[in-house]
Amino acid sequence: MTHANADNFSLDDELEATSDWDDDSEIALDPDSGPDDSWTGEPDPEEPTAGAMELAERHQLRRVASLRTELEDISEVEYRQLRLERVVLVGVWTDGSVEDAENSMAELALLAETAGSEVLEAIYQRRQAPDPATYIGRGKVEGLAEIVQATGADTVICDGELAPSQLRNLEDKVKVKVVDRTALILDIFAQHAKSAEGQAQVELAQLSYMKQRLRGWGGSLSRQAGGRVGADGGGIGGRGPGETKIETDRRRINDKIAKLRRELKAMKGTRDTKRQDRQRHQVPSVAIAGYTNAGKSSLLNRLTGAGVLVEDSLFATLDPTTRRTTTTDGRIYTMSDTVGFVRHLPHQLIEAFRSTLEEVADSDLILHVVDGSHPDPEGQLAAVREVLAEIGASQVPELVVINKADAADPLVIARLRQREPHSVVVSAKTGEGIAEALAIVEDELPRPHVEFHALLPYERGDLLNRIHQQGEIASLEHTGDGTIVRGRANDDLAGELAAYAVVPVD
Ligand SMILES: Nc1nc2c(ncn2[C@@H]2O[C@H](COP(=O)(O)OP(=O)(O)OP(=O)(O)O)[C@@H](O)[C@H]2O)c(=O)[nH]1
Ligand SMILES: [Mg+2]
Repeated sequence: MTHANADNFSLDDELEATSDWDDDSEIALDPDSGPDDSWTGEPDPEEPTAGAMELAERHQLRRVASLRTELEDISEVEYRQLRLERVVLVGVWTDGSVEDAENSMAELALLAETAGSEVLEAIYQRRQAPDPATYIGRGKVEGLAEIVQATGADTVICDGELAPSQLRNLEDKVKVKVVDRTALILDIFAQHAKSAEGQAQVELAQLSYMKQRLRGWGGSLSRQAGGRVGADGGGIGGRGPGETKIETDRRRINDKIAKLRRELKAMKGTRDTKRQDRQRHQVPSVAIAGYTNAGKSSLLNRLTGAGVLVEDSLFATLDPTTRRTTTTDGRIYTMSDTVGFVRHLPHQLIEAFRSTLEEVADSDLILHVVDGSHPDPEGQLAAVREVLAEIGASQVPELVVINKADAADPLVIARLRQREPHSVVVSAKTGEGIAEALAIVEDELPRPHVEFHALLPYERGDLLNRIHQQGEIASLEHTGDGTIVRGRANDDLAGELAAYAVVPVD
Protein backbone atom coordinates (compact mmCIF):
# COMPACT_ATOMS: atom_id res chain seq x y z
CA MET A 1 0.00 0.00 0.00
CA THR A 2 1.32 3.38 -0.86
CA HIS A 3 -0.92 5.64 1.13
CA ALA A 4 0.31 5.55 4.67
CA ASN A 5 -2.91 7.01 5.88
CA ALA A 6 -5.07 4.29 4.49
CA ASP A 7 -6.28 3.19 7.87
CA ASN A 8 -7.18 6.60 9.07
CA PHE A 9 -10.14 7.97 7.26
CA SER A 10 -12.19 10.58 8.88
CA LEU A 11 -14.56 11.59 6.17
CA ASP A 12 -16.81 13.46 8.47
CA ASP A 13 -17.09 14.22 12.13
CA GLU A 14 -19.08 11.25 13.22
CA LEU A 15 -16.63 8.93 11.57
CA GLU A 16 -13.54 10.35 13.17
CA ALA A 17 -13.65 7.95 16.01
CA THR A 18 -13.81 4.95 13.74
CA SER A 19 -10.25 5.27 12.61
CA ASP A 20 -8.82 2.95 15.19
CA TRP A 21 -9.64 -0.19 17.07
CA ASP A 22 -10.78 1.79 20.02
CA ASP A 23 -14.18 1.43 21.54
CA ASP A 24 -15.79 3.78 19.10
CA SER A 25 -14.66 1.87 16.08
CA GLU A 26 -16.41 -1.25 17.17
CA ILE A 27 -19.99 -2.15 17.28
CA ALA A 28 -20.64 -4.97 19.57
CA LEU A 29 -23.80 -6.68 18.62
CA ASP A 30 -25.26 -8.37 21.57
CA PRO A 31 -27.50 -10.97 20.02
CA ASP A 32 -29.99 -10.61 22.85
CA SER A 33 -30.47 -6.89 22.74
CA GLY A 34 -30.09 -5.80 19.17
CA PRO A 35 -31.17 -2.27 18.39
CA ASP A 36 -34.20 -3.69 16.64
CA ASP A 37 -36.16 -6.58 18.00
CA SER A 38 -37.11 -7.77 14.57
CA TRP A 39 -33.54 -8.91 14.05
CA THR A 40 -33.47 -11.55 16.66
CA GLY A 41 -37.09 -11.95 17.61
CA GLU A 42 -38.32 -15.23 18.94
CA PRO A 43 -40.72 -17.13 16.71
CA ASP A 44 -44.09 -15.54 17.18
CA PRO A 45 -46.44 -17.69 19.25
CA GLU A 46 -49.37 -16.40 17.21
CA GLU A 47 -47.79 -17.63 14.04
CA PRO A 48 -49.84 -20.13 12.07
CA THR A 49 -48.68 -23.59 13.00
CA ALA A 50 -48.57 -24.73 9.39
CA GLY A 51 -45.09 -25.86 8.61
CA ALA A 52 -44.35 -26.35 12.29
CA MET A 53 -43.23 -29.91 11.76
CA GLU A 54 -40.89 -28.87 9.06
CA LEU A 55 -39.59 -26.21 11.40
CA ALA A 56 -38.91 -28.69 14.18
CA GLU A 57 -37.21 -30.97 11.75
CA ARG A 58 -35.09 -28.15 10.47
CA HIS A 59 -33.93 -27.20 13.93
CA GLN A 60 -32.97 -30.75 14.63
CA LEU A 61 -31.02 -31.03 11.46
CA ARG A 62 -29.19 -27.80 11.92
CA ARG A 63 -25.76 -29.02 11.02
CA VAL A 64 -26.12 -30.70 7.71
CA ALA A 65 -22.81 -31.50 6.10
CA SER A 66 -22.51 -29.34 3.07
CA LEU A 67 -20.82 -31.75 0.75
CA ARG A 68 -21.46 -35.39 0.40
CA THR A 69 -19.53 -38.59 -0.30
CA GLU A 70 -17.98 -38.03 -3.68
CA LEU A 71 -15.70 -35.30 -2.52
CA GLU A 72 -14.74 -36.69 0.81
CA ASP A 73 -11.34 -37.79 -0.35
CA ILE A 74 -10.34 -34.35 -1.46
CA SER A 75 -8.93 -33.97 1.98
CA GLU A 76 -6.84 -30.86 1.62
CA VAL A 77 -9.41 -28.87 -0.21
CA GLU A 78 -12.39 -30.20 1.59
CA TYR A 79 -14.87 -27.40 1.49
CA ARG A 80 -14.49 -26.04 4.95
CA GLN A 81 -17.49 -27.35 6.67
CA LEU A 82 -18.39 -24.22 8.42
CA ARG A 83 -18.58 -25.38 11.94
CA LEU A 84 -19.17 -21.82 12.88
CA GLU A 85 -19.66 -21.87 16.57
CA ARG A 86 -18.25 -18.77 18.17
CA VAL A 87 -17.55 -16.04 15.70
CA VAL A 88 -16.13 -12.54 15.40
CA LEU A 89 -17.48 -10.44 12.54
CA VAL A 90 -15.27 -8.05 10.64
CA GLY A 91 -16.31 -5.47 8.08
CA VAL A 92 -14.68 -2.84 5.94
CA TRP A 93 -16.97 0.03 5.15
CA THR A 94 -16.05 2.09 2.13
CA ASP A 95 -18.96 4.44 1.53
CA GLY A 96 -22.33 5.42 2.88
CA SER A 97 -23.27 6.45 6.40
CA VAL A 98 -22.39 4.90 9.73
CA GLU A 99 -25.96 3.68 9.80
CA ASP A 100 -25.42 1.81 6.54
CA ALA A 101 -22.30 0.23 7.94
CA GLU A 102 -24.08 -0.87 11.06
CA ASN A 103 -27.02 -2.25 9.08
CA SER A 104 -24.61 -4.26 7.02
CA MET A 105 -22.92 -5.65 10.11
CA ALA A 106 -26.29 -6.36 11.71
CA GLU A 107 -27.26 -8.32 8.62
CA LEU A 108 -23.99 -10.24 8.75
CA ALA A 109 -24.75 -11.05 12.40
CA LEU A 110 -28.20 -12.34 11.40
CA LEU A 111 -26.69 -14.44 8.65
CA ALA A 112 -24.12 -15.86 11.08
CA GLU A 113 -26.83 -16.70 13.60
CA THR A 114 -28.93 -18.28 10.89
CA ALA A 115 -25.95 -20.51 10.11
CA GLY A 116 -26.00 -21.58 13.74
CA SER A 117 -23.19 -19.55 15.24
CA GLU A 118 -22.91 -17.32 18.24
CA VAL A 119 -21.72 -13.80 17.52
CA LEU A 120 -19.20 -12.69 20.14
CA GLU A 121 -18.07 -9.45 18.66
CA ALA A 122 -18.59 -7.35 15.55
CA ILE A 123 -16.13 -4.75 14.40
CA TYR A 124 -15.67 -2.73 11.27
CA GLN A 125 -13.18 -0.39 9.83
CA ARG A 126 -13.69 2.69 7.72
CA ARG A 127 -11.38 2.48 4.75
CA GLN A 128 -11.24 3.71 1.17
CA ALA A 129 -10.99 0.13 -0.05
CA PRO A 130 -10.28 -3.24 1.53
CA ASP A 131 -6.58 -3.99 1.87
CA PRO A 132 -5.63 -6.27 -1.04
CA ALA A 133 -3.52 -8.42 1.25
CA THR A 134 -5.47 -8.61 4.48
CA TYR A 135 -8.93 -7.11 3.80
CA ILE A 136 -8.78 -4.89 6.90
CA GLY A 137 -5.76 -2.63 7.19
CA ARG A 138 -2.59 -4.49 8.00
CA GLY A 139 -2.14 -2.39 11.10
CA LYS A 140 -5.48 -3.64 12.38
CA VAL A 141 -4.84 -7.34 11.97
CA GLU A 142 -3.00 -7.50 15.29
CA GLY A 143 -5.96 -5.92 17.01
CA LEU A 144 -8.25 -8.48 15.43
CA ALA A 145 -6.00 -11.32 16.58
CA GLU A 146 -6.23 -9.97 20.12
CA ILE A 147 -10.00 -9.80 20.00
CA VAL A 148 -10.15 -13.33 18.69
CA GLN A 149 -7.95 -14.51 21.51
CA ALA A 150 -9.73 -12.56 24.19
CA THR A 151 -13.16 -13.79 23.16
CA GLY A 152 -12.13 -17.36 22.46
CA ALA A 153 -13.64 -17.21 18.98
CA ASP A 154 -13.01 -20.06 16.58
CA THR A 155 -13.96 -18.28 13.38
CA VAL A 156 -13.75 -14.84 11.82
CA ILE A 157 -16.38 -13.91 9.25
CA CYS A 158 -15.59 -11.06 6.86
CA ASP A 159 -18.41 -8.96 5.42
CA GLY A 160 -17.61 -9.33 1.73
CA GLU A 161 -16.23 -11.68 -0.84
CA LEU A 162 -12.53 -12.09 -0.19
CA ALA A 163 -9.73 -13.30 -2.40
CA PRO A 164 -8.27 -16.63 -1.33
CA SER A 165 -4.98 -14.90 -0.51
CA GLN A 166 -6.75 -12.44 1.79
CA LEU A 167 -8.41 -15.29 3.65
CA ARG A 168 -5.13 -17.13 3.95
CA ASN A 169 -3.15 -14.11 5.09
CA LEU A 170 -5.71 -13.30 7.73
CA GLU A 171 -5.83 -16.89 8.87
CA ASP A 172 -2.08 -16.96 9.28
CA LYS A 173 -2.31 -13.95 11.56
CA VAL A 174 -5.40 -14.59 13.63
CA LYS A 175 -4.85 -18.35 13.89
CA VAL A 176 -8.48 -19.30 13.49
CA LYS A 177 -10.60 -20.08 10.48
CA VAL A 178 -11.51 -17.05 8.35
CA VAL A 179 -14.46 -17.18 5.97
CA ASP A 180 -16.30 -14.61 3.89
CA ARG A 181 -19.95 -13.61 3.53
CA THR A 182 -20.34 -15.63 0.36
CA ALA A 183 -19.24 -18.84 2.08
CA LEU A 184 -21.58 -18.04 4.94
CA ILE A 185 -24.59 -17.63 2.64
CA LEU A 186 -23.68 -20.81 0.79
CA ASP A 187 -23.56 -22.61 4.12
CA ILE A 188 -27.03 -21.40 5.09
CA PHE A 189 -28.40 -22.51 1.75
CA ALA A 190 -26.76 -25.90 2.22
CA GLN A 191 -28.38 -26.26 5.62
CA HIS A 192 -31.81 -25.26 4.33
CA ALA A 193 -31.93 -27.06 1.01
CA LYS A 194 -34.54 -29.76 1.20
CA SER A 195 -35.66 -30.89 -2.21
CA ALA A 196 -33.31 -32.87 -4.43
CA GLU A 197 -33.23 -29.98 -6.84
CA GLY A 198 -32.48 -27.44 -4.13
CA GLN A 199 -29.66 -29.57 -2.79
CA ALA A 200 -28.16 -30.05 -6.22
CA GLN A 201 -28.38 -26.32 -6.91
CA VAL A 202 -26.63 -25.45 -3.66
CA GLU A 203 -23.97 -28.06 -4.18
CA LEU A 204 -23.32 -26.70 -7.64
CA ALA A 205 -22.93 -23.20 -6.22
CA GLN A 206 -20.57 -24.44 -3.51
CA LEU A 207 -18.42 -26.29 -5.97
CA SER A 208 -18.16 -23.26 -8.23
CA TYR A 209 -17.12 -21.19 -5.25
CA MET A 210 -14.63 -23.80 -4.13
CA LYS A 211 -13.16 -24.29 -7.57
CA GLN A 212 -12.10 -20.68 -7.74
CA ARG A 213 -10.41 -21.08 -4.42
CA LEU A 214 -8.48 -24.28 -4.85
CA ARG A 215 -5.20 -22.49 -4.60
CA GLY A 216 -6.23 -20.77 -1.47
CA TRP A 217 -6.39 -23.70 0.82
CA GLY A 218 -2.74 -23.94 1.83
CA GLY A 219 0.64 -25.04 0.66
CA SER A 220 0.02 -28.76 0.74
CA LEU A 221 -2.15 -28.38 -2.31
CA SER A 222 0.73 -28.18 -4.68
CA ARG A 223 1.94 -31.56 -3.50
CA GLN A 224 1.91 -34.19 -6.18
CA ALA A 225 -0.60 -36.98 -5.98
CA GLY A 226 1.19 -39.64 -4.01
CA GLY A 227 0.57 -43.28 -3.25
CA ARG A 228 -2.75 -42.67 -1.58
CA VAL A 229 -4.79 -42.19 -4.69
CA GLY A 230 -8.21 -43.73 -4.29
CA ALA A 231 -9.71 -46.30 -6.62
CA ASP A 232 -11.36 -43.72 -8.82
CA GLY A 233 -8.28 -41.57 -8.78
CA GLY A 234 -5.74 -43.73 -10.54
CA GLY A 235 -7.93 -45.76 -12.88
CA ILE A 236 -8.59 -45.50 -16.56
CA GLY A 237 -7.90 -42.03 -17.80
CA GLY A 238 -6.17 -41.25 -14.52
CA ARG A 239 -3.71 -38.47 -14.51
CA GLY A 240 -0.09 -38.84 -15.48
CA PRO A 241 2.55 -39.11 -12.81
CA GLY A 242 3.19 -35.41 -12.86
CA GLU A 243 -0.33 -34.30 -12.15
CA THR A 244 -0.50 -32.42 -8.94
CA LYS A 245 -3.07 -32.80 -6.24
CA ILE A 246 -4.60 -29.48 -7.13
CA GLU A 247 -5.11 -30.58 -10.73
CA THR A 248 -6.67 -33.82 -9.56
CA ASP A 249 -8.98 -31.91 -7.32
CA ARG A 250 -9.91 -29.44 -9.99
CA ARG A 251 -10.69 -32.24 -12.38
CA ARG A 252 -12.85 -34.03 -9.87
CA ILE A 253 -14.71 -30.86 -9.10
CA ASN A 254 -15.27 -30.24 -12.79
CA ASP A 255 -16.60 -33.78 -13.21
CA LYS A 256 -18.91 -33.33 -10.28
CA ILE A 257 -20.11 -29.97 -11.58
CA ALA A 258 -20.85 -31.52 -14.97
CA LYS A 259 -22.77 -34.32 -13.30
CA LEU A 260 -24.82 -31.90 -11.21
CA ARG A 261 -25.58 -29.78 -14.27
CA ARG A 262 -26.89 -32.88 -16.06
CA GLU A 263 -29.03 -33.84 -13.08
CA LEU A 264 -30.38 -30.35 -12.73
CA LYS A 265 -31.25 -30.25 -16.40
CA ALA A 266 -33.32 -33.39 -16.02
CA MET A 267 -35.11 -31.98 -12.98
CA LYS A 268 -35.74 -28.73 -14.79
CA GLY A 269 -37.38 -30.74 -17.55
CA THR A 270 -40.09 -31.91 -15.18
CA ARG A 271 -40.74 -28.42 -13.91
CA ASP A 272 -40.78 -26.99 -17.42
CA THR A 273 -43.45 -29.49 -18.40
CA LYS A 274 -45.65 -28.34 -15.55
CA ARG A 275 -45.04 -24.75 -16.44
CA GLN A 276 -45.76 -25.29 -20.11
CA ASP A 277 -48.95 -26.98 -19.09
CA ARG A 278 -49.97 -23.87 -17.20
CA GLN A 279 -48.93 -21.70 -20.10
CA ARG A 280 -50.87 -23.78 -22.59
CA HIS A 281 -53.97 -23.34 -20.52
CA GLN A 282 -52.99 -19.73 -20.14
CA VAL A 283 -53.29 -19.75 -16.41
CA PRO A 284 -51.90 -16.41 -15.25
CA SER A 285 -49.07 -16.62 -12.72
CA VAL A 286 -48.07 -14.31 -9.92
CA ALA A 287 -44.61 -14.56 -8.38
CA ILE A 288 -43.86 -13.36 -4.87
CA ALA A 289 -40.30 -12.07 -4.70
CA GLY A 290 -38.40 -9.96 -2.22
CA TYR A 291 -35.63 -9.68 0.28
CA THR A 292 -35.11 -12.60 2.61
CA ASN A 293 -37.33 -12.48 5.70
CA ALA A 294 -39.60 -9.82 4.15
CA GLY A 295 -42.61 -12.06 4.74
CA LYS A 296 -43.05 -13.67 1.31
CA SER A 297 -44.14 -17.05 2.66
CA SER A 298 -46.44 -15.39 5.20
CA LEU A 299 -48.01 -13.42 2.38
CA LEU A 300 -48.52 -16.53 0.24
CA ASN A 301 -50.18 -18.20 3.21
CA ARG A 302 -52.39 -15.18 3.78
CA LEU A 303 -53.34 -14.78 0.14
CA THR A 304 -53.97 -18.41 -0.71
CA GLY A 305 -54.22 -20.30 2.55
CA ALA A 306 -51.12 -22.31 1.65
CA GLY A 307 -49.38 -23.93 4.60
CA VAL A 308 -45.89 -22.80 3.73
CA LEU A 309 -43.06 -22.70 6.26
CA VAL A 310 -42.66 -19.33 7.92
CA GLU A 311 -39.65 -18.73 10.09
CA ASP A 312 -37.89 -15.72 11.53
CA SER A 313 -34.77 -16.80 9.81
CA LEU A 314 -32.97 -15.85 6.65
CA PHE A 315 -33.51 -18.03 3.62
CA ALA A 316 -36.20 -20.15 5.25
CA THR A 317 -37.61 -20.83 1.79
CA LEU A 318 -35.39 -22.33 -0.87
CA ASP A 319 -37.85 -24.45 -2.76
CA PRO A 320 -40.43 -22.56 -4.72
CA THR A 321 -44.02 -23.35 -3.82
CA THR A 322 -46.80 -22.77 -6.31
CA ARG A 323 -50.44 -22.60 -5.28
CA ARG A 324 -53.47 -22.52 -7.51
CA THR A 325 -55.99 -19.99 -6.46
CA THR A 326 -59.02 -18.16 -7.85
CA THR A 327 -60.13 -14.59 -8.12
CA THR A 328 -63.36 -13.50 -6.47
CA ASP A 329 -65.07 -13.78 -9.87
CA GLY A 330 -63.79 -17.33 -10.28
CA ARG A 331 -60.76 -17.00 -12.57
CA ILE A 332 -57.93 -19.42 -11.85
CA TYR A 333 -54.35 -18.25 -11.43
CA THR A 334 -51.24 -19.42 -9.66
CA MET A 335 -49.17 -17.76 -7.00
CA SER A 336 -45.61 -18.83 -6.18
CA ASP A 337 -43.32 -18.18 -3.28
CA THR A 338 -39.63 -18.19 -4.00
CA VAL A 339 -36.17 -17.99 -2.53
CA GLY A 340 -35.39 -14.68 -0.86
CA PHE A 341 -32.78 -12.29 -2.13
CA VAL A 342 -30.06 -10.52 -0.21
CA ARG A 343 -27.53 -7.79 -0.94
CA HIS A 344 -24.67 -9.21 -2.97
CA LEU A 345 -26.36 -12.55 -3.42
CA PRO A 346 -23.42 -14.76 -4.42
CA HIS A 347 -23.41 -14.99 -8.18
CA GLN A 348 -22.72 -18.70 -7.92
CA LEU A 349 -26.12 -19.02 -6.26
CA ILE A 350 -27.92 -16.93 -8.85
CA GLU A 351 -26.31 -19.08 -11.51
CA ALA A 352 -27.23 -22.32 -9.77
CA PHE A 353 -30.78 -21.19 -8.98
CA ARG A 354 -31.30 -19.72 -12.42
CA SER A 355 -33.89 -22.27 -13.48
CA THR A 356 -35.89 -21.69 -10.30
CA LEU A 357 -35.63 -17.96 -10.77
CA GLU A 358 -36.74 -18.20 -14.38
CA GLU A 359 -40.24 -18.78 -13.09
CA VAL A 360 -40.17 -15.30 -11.63
CA ALA A 361 -39.04 -13.87 -14.96
CA ASP A 362 -41.83 -15.77 -16.72
CA SER A 363 -44.62 -14.68 -14.43
CA ASP A 364 -47.35 -12.21 -15.34
CA LEU A 365 -47.00 -10.13 -12.19
CA ILE A 366 -44.36 -9.85 -9.47
CA LEU A 367 -45.45 -9.07 -5.94
CA HIS A 368 -42.32 -7.43 -4.64
CA VAL A 369 -42.57 -7.77 -0.87
CA VAL A 370 -40.58 -5.37 1.26
CA ASP A 371 -40.35 -5.34 5.05
CA GLY A 372 -41.58 -1.89 6.07
CA SER A 373 -40.21 -2.40 9.59
CA HIS A 374 -36.66 -3.00 8.40
CA PRO A 375 -34.09 -0.23 9.05
CA ASP A 376 -33.32 0.08 5.33
CA PRO A 377 -36.29 -0.96 3.17
CA GLU A 378 -35.12 1.20 0.24
CA GLY A 379 -31.80 -0.65 0.23
CA GLN A 380 -33.69 -3.94 0.14
CA LEU A 381 -35.88 -2.82 -2.75
CA ALA A 382 -32.78 -1.84 -4.71
CA ALA A 383 -30.96 -5.09 -3.94
CA VAL A 384 -33.95 -7.15 -5.05
CA ARG A 385 -34.33 -5.17 -8.27
CA GLU A 386 -30.69 -5.79 -9.04
CA VAL A 387 -31.25 -9.54 -8.87
CA LEU A 388 -34.51 -9.26 -10.82
CA ALA A 389 -32.61 -7.47 -13.57
CA GLU A 390 -29.96 -10.14 -13.57
CA ILE A 391 -32.48 -12.92 -14.07
CA GLY A 392 -34.26 -11.03 -16.85
CA ALA A 393 -37.36 -10.15 -14.84
CA SER A 394 -37.21 -6.37 -15.02
CA GLN A 395 -39.91 -6.24 -17.69
CA VAL A 396 -42.50 -8.09 -15.62
CA PRO A 397 -45.12 -5.76 -14.08
CA GLU A 398 -44.40 -5.24 -10.40
CA LEU A 399 -46.61 -4.41 -7.45
CA VAL A 400 -44.67 -3.37 -4.36
CA VAL A 401 -46.19 -4.91 -1.25
CA ILE A 402 -45.06 -3.02 1.83
CA ASN A 403 -45.41 -5.67 4.52
CA LYS A 404 -45.25 -5.72 8.33
CA ALA A 405 -47.34 -2.56 8.52
CA ASP A 406 -48.23 -3.59 12.08
CA ALA A 407 -44.61 -3.25 13.14
CA ALA A 408 -43.45 -0.44 10.87
CA ASP A 409 -43.06 3.25 11.60
CA PRO A 410 -45.95 5.06 9.86
CA LEU A 411 -43.50 7.71 8.68
CA VAL A 412 -41.42 5.09 6.94
CA ILE A 413 -44.53 3.66 5.33
CA ALA A 414 -45.49 7.11 4.09
CA ARG A 415 -41.98 7.60 2.71
CA LEU A 416 -42.13 4.26 0.90
CA ARG A 417 -45.58 4.98 -0.50
CA GLN A 418 -44.30 8.23 -1.89
CA ARG A 419 -41.31 6.57 -3.48
CA GLU A 420 -43.24 3.59 -4.80
CA PRO A 421 -46.58 4.90 -6.02
CA HIS A 422 -47.59 1.48 -7.34
CA SER A 423 -47.70 -0.15 -3.95
CA VAL A 424 -50.01 -1.49 -1.32
CA VAL A 425 -49.50 -1.55 2.44
CA VAL A 426 -50.28 -4.81 4.21
CA SER A 427 -49.59 -6.89 7.25
CA ALA A 428 -49.43 -10.60 6.55
CA LYS A 429 -49.61 -10.99 10.29
CA THR A 430 -52.82 -9.08 11.06
CA GLY A 431 -54.43 -9.31 7.64
CA GLU A 432 -54.51 -5.55 7.22
CA GLY A 433 -54.52 -4.51 3.56
CA ILE A 434 -54.73 -8.08 2.29
CA ALA A 435 -58.13 -7.63 0.66
CA GLU A 436 -56.92 -4.51 -1.11
CA ALA A 437 -53.77 -6.32 -2.27
CA LEU A 438 -55.86 -9.17 -3.65
CA ALA A 439 -58.14 -6.76 -5.48
CA ILE A 440 -55.15 -5.10 -7.15
CA VAL A 441 -53.68 -8.49 -8.09
CA GLU A 442 -56.98 -9.60 -9.62
CA ASP A 443 -57.22 -6.38 -11.51
CA GLU A 444 -53.72 -6.71 -12.93
CA LEU A 445 -53.89 -10.32 -14.01
CA PRO A 446 -53.77 -10.57 -17.77
CA ARG A 447 -57.20 -10.70 -19.33
CA PRO A 448 -58.27 -13.30 -21.84
CA HIS A 449 -58.28 -11.60 -25.22
CA VAL A 450 -60.52 -13.51 -27.64
CA GLU A 451 -64.15 -12.38 -27.77
CA PHE A 452 -66.83 -15.05 -28.12
CA HIS A 453 -70.59 -15.25 -28.37
CA ALA A 454 -71.89 -18.80 -27.98
CA LEU A 455 -75.04 -20.79 -27.46
CA LEU A 456 -74.09 -23.67 -25.18
CA PRO A 457 -76.42 -26.63 -24.99
CA TYR A 458 -77.23 -27.59 -21.40
CA GLU A 459 -75.15 -30.75 -21.59
CA ARG A 460 -72.00 -28.62 -22.06
CA GLY A 461 -71.98 -27.46 -18.47
CA ASP A 462 -68.26 -28.31 -18.49
CA LEU A 463 -67.57 -25.55 -21.00
CA LEU A 464 -69.61 -23.06 -19.04
CA ASN A 465 -67.59 -24.02 -16.02
CA ARG A 466 -64.35 -23.37 -17.84
CA ILE A 467 -65.59 -20.00 -18.99
CA HIS A 468 -66.16 -19.15 -15.35
CA GLN A 469 -62.64 -20.26 -14.41
CA GLN A 470 -60.59 -19.09 -17.33
CA GLY A 471 -62.62 -16.50 -19.14
CA GLU A 472 -64.69 -13.44 -18.52
CA ILE A 473 -68.44 -13.30 -18.92
CA ALA A 474 -70.03 -10.13 -20.25
CA SER A 475 -73.58 -11.45 -20.47
CA LEU A 476 -75.34 -14.74 -19.82
CA GLU A 477 -78.89 -15.75 -20.68
CA HIS A 478 -80.67 -19.09 -20.21
CA THR A 479 -82.97 -19.92 -23.09
CA GLY A 480 -84.94 -22.92 -24.18
CA ASP A 481 -82.07 -24.08 -26.38
CA GLY A 482 -79.27 -23.57 -23.92
CA THR A 483 -77.20 -20.78 -22.41
CA ILE A 484 -76.24 -17.82 -24.51
CA VAL A 485 -72.94 -16.43 -23.29
CA ARG A 486 -70.86 -13.51 -24.45
CA GLY A 487 -67.43 -12.68 -23.16
CA ARG A 488 -63.71 -13.20 -23.55
CA ALA A 489 -61.66 -16.36 -23.39
CA ASN A 490 -58.10 -17.47 -24.06
CA ASP A 491 -57.19 -19.01 -27.44
CA ASP A 492 -57.61 -22.54 -26.21
CA LEU A 493 -61.09 -22.15 -24.81
CA ALA A 494 -62.25 -19.81 -27.58
CA GLY A 495 -61.27 -22.55 -30.04
CA GLU A 496 -63.60 -25.01 -28.34
CA LEU A 497 -66.40 -22.48 -28.06
CA ALA A 498 -66.21 -21.80 -31.78
CA ALA A 499 -68.29 -24.93 -32.40
CA TYR A 500 -71.20 -23.27 -30.59
CA ALA A 501 -70.76 -19.79 -31.98
CA VAL A 502 -73.87 -17.72 -32.36
CA VAL A 503 -73.82 -16.53 -35.92
CA PRO A 504 -74.74 -12.88 -35.96
CA VAL A 505 -77.78 -12.22 -38.10
CA ASP A 506 -77.78 -8.88 -39.81
N1 LIG B 1 -44.79 -8.17 12.57
C1 LIG B 1 -44.92 -8.83 11.43
N2 LIG B 1 -44.13 -9.90 11.19
C2 LIG B 1 -44.29 -10.55 10.02
C3 LIG B 1 -45.23 -10.15 9.04
N3 LIG B 1 -45.13 -10.98 7.98
C4 LIG B 1 -44.16 -11.87 8.28
N4 LIG B 1 -43.65 -11.62 9.51
C5 LIG B 1 -42.59 -12.35 10.20
O1 LIG B 1 -41.38 -12.23 9.45
C6 LIG B 1 -40.63 -13.42 9.53
C7 LIG B 1 -40.31 -13.94 8.13
O2 LIG B 1 -41.48 -14.35 7.50
P1 LIG B 1 -41.46 -15.32 6.25
O3 LIG B 1 -42.83 -15.33 5.68
O4 LIG B 1 -40.82 -16.62 6.58
O5 LIG B 1 -40.49 -14.49 5.30
P2 LIG B 1 -39.87 -14.91 3.89
O6 LIG B 1 -39.80 -13.64 3.10
O7 LIG B 1 -40.63 -16.04 3.30
O8 LIG B 1 -38.42 -15.35 4.33
P3 LIG B 1 -37.36 -16.33 3.60
O9 LIG B 1 -38.08 -17.47 3.01
O10 LIG B 1 -36.46 -16.69 4.73
O11 LIG B 1 -36.65 -15.47 2.58
C8 LIG B 1 -41.46 -14.41 10.34
O12 LIG B 1 -41.02 -14.35 11.67
C9 LIG B 1 -42.87 -13.84 10.23
O13 LIG B 1 -43.66 -14.17 11.34
C10 LIG B 1 -46.06 -9.01 9.34
O14 LIG B 1 -46.92 -8.58 8.57
N5 LIG B 1 -45.84 -8.40 10.54
MG1 LIG C 1 -40.05 -17.87 2.86
